[in-house]
Amino acid sequence: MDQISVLGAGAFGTALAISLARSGKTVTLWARSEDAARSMQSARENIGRLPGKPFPASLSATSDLTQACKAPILLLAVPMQQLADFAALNKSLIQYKSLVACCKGIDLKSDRGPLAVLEDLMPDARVAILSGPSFAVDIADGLPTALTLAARDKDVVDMLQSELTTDTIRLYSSLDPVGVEFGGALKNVIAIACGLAMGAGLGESARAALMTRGFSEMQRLAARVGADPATLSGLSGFGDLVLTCTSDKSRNFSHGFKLGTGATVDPNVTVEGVATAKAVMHLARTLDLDMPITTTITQILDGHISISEAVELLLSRPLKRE
Ligand SMILES: NC(=O)C1=CN([C@@H]2O[C@H](COP(=O)(O)OP(=O)(O)OC[C@H]3O[C@@H](n4cnc5c(N)ncnc54)[C@H](OP(=O)(O)O)[C@@H]3O)[C@@H](O)[C@H]2O)C=CC1
Ligand SMILES: O=C(CO)COP(=O)(O)O
Repeated sequence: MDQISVLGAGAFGTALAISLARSGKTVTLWARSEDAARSMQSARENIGRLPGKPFPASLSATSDLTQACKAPILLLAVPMQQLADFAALNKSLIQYKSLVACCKGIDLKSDRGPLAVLEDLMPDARVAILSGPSFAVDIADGLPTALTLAARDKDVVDMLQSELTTDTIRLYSSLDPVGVEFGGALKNVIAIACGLAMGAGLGESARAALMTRGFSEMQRLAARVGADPATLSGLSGFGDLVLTCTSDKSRNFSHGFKLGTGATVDPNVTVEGVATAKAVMHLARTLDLDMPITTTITQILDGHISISEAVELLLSRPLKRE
């Protein structure tokens, strides 16, 4: 299968399309905006979302979804909170294809991860999730990256692993999509927490504490929704947590950092952790789970408490075993 389409022409979708095309696939990148698709076709780059990363010859951009959906493998790279509506609206075009969700987050309306959202809508579709530590610019630059590709079905994951591995993206397979989708979603909330801490000058020791205790929250929640906690120690979990919590290339980290310094944030930037933190709070309440870091971050994001009040709250919790 040499044809792949990427639906959603943001930074990540564009980077994946470039890497796949560079590795010999014929790739179609679909943008919802006709102007954006036309501009990409003529400039041979995505000036709006991933500037300076040239398109290989076998990559074409279009705003014609019917044409894009002719490929047997479709990568869905729209932001998490758009995924359910996008898939529902275009179900007839995508339901018999191999679908790979490439977004990271929990849907606010259903409290479900990307793979579960697709499965709920299309129970018979072949669905998988791609997640792990990878900045779009690194992928587009051809720097080496390792990601996890997960599906419930072994044949589906084996086929997609071989089709989507590129010269520079090494894919590990997993049969625990719930662990993979929750690992990718939850790390963004902890990255906002780390950004807040660094922006507010709380120091690197505080960041390490947030990463470690945040990881513990991630594992607890993932286990309760049916994931194997060991999956969270992999690329889509620990791996992505390390990347996102320690790099100012991360939009989630930078969002927290800006709030920590008191700067204003750009509402047009995709910061998946903000909505995901709210969805995690619904889940934590439903499952009666203690998630102190996520709770505190949600209260800060909602403007209910200040960062110094958050520090006081976290430090004054009853002492416990690690
Ligand atoms: N950037 C990165 O380094 C990485 C991102 N990801 C994940 O990939 C997902 C997408 O992020 P990213 O590409 O960075 O986001 P961007 O902010 O770069 O782009 C979002 C894209 O989604 C499009 N879009 C938004 N809503 C819809 C919709 N309803 N239908 C169709 N297209 C839509 C936007 O179109 P328009 O331009 O018309 O607004 C835009 O092209 C996120 O879940 C993110 O966590 C994962 C790994 C790395
Ligand atoms: O998921 C990512 C890296 O793996 C990208 O992180 P941001 O969305 O925070 O930029």
